[in-house]
Amino acid sequence: MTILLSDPAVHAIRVHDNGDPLVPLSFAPGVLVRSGLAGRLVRARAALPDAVDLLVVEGHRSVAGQRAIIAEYSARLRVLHPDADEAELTRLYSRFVAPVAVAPHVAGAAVDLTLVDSDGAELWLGTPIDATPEQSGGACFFDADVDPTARRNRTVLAAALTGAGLVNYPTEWWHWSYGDRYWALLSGADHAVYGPVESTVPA
Ligand SMILES: C[C@@H](N)C(=O)N[C@H](C)C(=O)O
Repeated sequence: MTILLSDPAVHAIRVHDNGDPLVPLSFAPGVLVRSGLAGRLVRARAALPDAVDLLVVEGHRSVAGQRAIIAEYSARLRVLHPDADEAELTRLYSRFVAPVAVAPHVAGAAVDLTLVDSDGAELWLGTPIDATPEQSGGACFFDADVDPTARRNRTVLAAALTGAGLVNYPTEWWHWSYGDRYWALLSGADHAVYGPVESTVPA
């Protein structure tokens, strides 16, 4: 069963922030992540097959950025589910965007990424990055029934990233994290090592 980021079990995980700084990701201009995640992504990249690389499209996100995505997606969900109460809306939006308090991107602990070939062309993974459950008919879920090419590429992506210690958010094949509360819950770590952090680099 998929554990959503809105699940109380995620919020219950303690955070002992180890103070790793936000650093620029060497192979992704403009992307900041915690240094411990950056090192793991370098390892994951080295584990990929020849002529395949990672394309990281987002790392650290501000609280304001997280709130903006929640507001925009919640507005769309309210139209689709006019009878949903706030708890149900939070459950629904957390299939696509994390509640601020537990948001892995706000902790600098998550990346949204895909695979590219040696020319930099994106490989097919079944949906565009950031396709919502509604837009993709559920194909955004990592375990969705996608075509063989997308399945093969998802398997390649997962092997490299899990091998480097990251965990996937099962509703989004492109979202991977290390050190945040969701990572701690799935990996069995005693606590998260990354909590919310503000970037000192101007946006
Ligand atoms: C909005 C999407 N790109 C995303 O980042 N989702 C995850 C679950 C998040 O908000 O942490």
